[in-house]
Amino acid sequence: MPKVLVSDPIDQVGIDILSQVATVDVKTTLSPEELIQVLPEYDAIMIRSGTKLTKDAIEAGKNLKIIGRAGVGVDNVDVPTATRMGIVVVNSPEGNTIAAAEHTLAMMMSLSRFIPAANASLKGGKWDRKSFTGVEVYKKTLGILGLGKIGSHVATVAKSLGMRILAYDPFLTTERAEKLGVHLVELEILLREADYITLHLPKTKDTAHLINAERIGIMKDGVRIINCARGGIIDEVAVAEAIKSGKIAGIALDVFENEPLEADSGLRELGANVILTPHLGASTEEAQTNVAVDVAEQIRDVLLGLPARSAVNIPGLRPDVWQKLKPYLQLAEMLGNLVGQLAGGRVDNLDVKLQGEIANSESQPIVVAALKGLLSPALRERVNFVNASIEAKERGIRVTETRDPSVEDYSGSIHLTAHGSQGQQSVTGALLGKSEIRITSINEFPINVAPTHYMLLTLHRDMPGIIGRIGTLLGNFNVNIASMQVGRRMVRGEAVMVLSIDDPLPSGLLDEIVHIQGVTDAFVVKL
Ligand SMILES: NC(=O)c1ccc[n+]([C@@H]2O[C@H](COP(=O)([O-])OP(=O)(O)OC[C@H]3O[C@@H](n4cnc5c(N)ncnc54)[C@H](O)[C@@H]3O)[C@@H](O)[C@H]2O)c1
Ligand SMILES: O=C(O)CC[C@@H](O)C(=O)O
Repeated sequence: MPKVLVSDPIDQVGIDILSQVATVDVKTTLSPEELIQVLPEYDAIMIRSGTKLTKDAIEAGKNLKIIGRAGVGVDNVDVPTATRMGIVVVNSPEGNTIAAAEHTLAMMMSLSRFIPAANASLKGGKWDRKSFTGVEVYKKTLGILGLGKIGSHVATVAKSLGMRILAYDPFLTTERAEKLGVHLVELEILLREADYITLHLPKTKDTAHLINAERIGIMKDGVRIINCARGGIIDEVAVAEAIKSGKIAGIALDVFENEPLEADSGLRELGANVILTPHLGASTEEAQTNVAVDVAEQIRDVLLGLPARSAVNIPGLRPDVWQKLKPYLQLAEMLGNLVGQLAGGRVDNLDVKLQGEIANSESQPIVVAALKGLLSPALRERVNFVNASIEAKERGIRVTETRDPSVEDYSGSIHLTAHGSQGQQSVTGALLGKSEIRITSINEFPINVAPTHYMLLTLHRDMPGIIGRIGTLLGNFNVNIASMQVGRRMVRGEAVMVLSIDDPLPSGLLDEIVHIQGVTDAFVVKL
């Protein structure tokens, strides 16, 4: 029998499912060192947010076939290491949507009526009614940052409470928002107009400290803020200051930059208008049953040799098809991610062109992989090989597919064009040998670059001095350049430069690069 380790508290129903096909050990108090010691024994591990599956832990799991995250976020799993080792990582993208939305609404009401503090006061022996005069949410404006699954449910319920709803989500179409009865607006408008602001977006490089001192400054005096998404989207120091100054009337946090929240965190010292819960968004009986069933069934299936339905890193294809298509799926996903980041906002159309030898292959998995990559800057681990097409459809992204077997530059290549709110961007990629991925054009400028973690791309005029100026700027900010390539169609015409850089770009530097004379645009891409 295969062996499964359950290292966080999981609903019994999940353990019962696993026990149909495996010996299940429930060990929920392992230290990181103990985890590394026991992992080689196991074929699968099932976790919640408590267990950290680092590179070292995953590499220790020599027999692991699958990692199951009973929940959505896989921030606690080193997914690239798992992928490299051929370990499937699965999650439950929707099992706790309602739970997290209802926790958000409970937080909004508790903030408005001081319920936690009034309860503590009464239990402490007082009968104090004066200190707890609240406010109504009726006819107030709720600003939702991130109108995905949870944000949409919050919007639907809040509308029925008589609230006016504004949302900011640069990846969503106006039609989708209108269907929900929500006004899609720019971030600044939402910050200026909202009485309540609630966050429902993933933590990414763009959303880290999205709520900072500067943006709090734009908000209404007396705004109330709720974060049941991810710690670190809010700058905790800045909100604590704004609570003390009275700029923010209340804040409710379920998630924190460091979890568990430090015992001496300043947040714990704040008054009745600050409500803190220990990451309870998903903690309902129903959600825990949903995610346990969802993930345990997938672990069972994979242990039985069947595909997983909600894999974050590997699609549910027959093993022989997967082996054949794997390098092209990785190529398509990387290109989707790249073109999505270049598009930099809402994408309305994605053209997928299969060229050369893959023009005759089964195209559907390649298109899905491209969509997964395209949506991953916005949806992160919520998008997988199973839901990518549905997510794209719900977001109003139209996909067109063409094939051209006559293209012979490489044995097989994929060309993607994204048309969106900020214009059109295109990328091409191919395989070198059997599996080495190369980016072979950007906006039709020919290049030949291996994708790396951090890249800086510029569109500029091909004239002396520009590349030097960019290099000097990067040097001044201690950003190390690993490689550089320039692509152009004619001498002294338009050109593209791709720099692989070892470090993320310090904030503000991209702006300086865009302002160099002759540079028309610049992008930082994280792959
Ligand atoms: N507290 C909890 O226990 C708990 C439980 C479940 C989910 N979550 C978290 O809640 C958040 C939302 O989950 P979901 O299921 O609704 O996800 P989702 O993927 O359905 O929606 C996220 C939305 O955020 C939008 N988005 C991405 N980047 C953005 C940006 N820079 N600005 C504005 N919008 C942006 C996306 O377009 C998407 O519509 C996630 O961070 C998730 O990890 C927390
Ligand atoms: O309770 C948990 O496991 C965390 C839930 C939530 O943050 C998730 O990402 O699904």
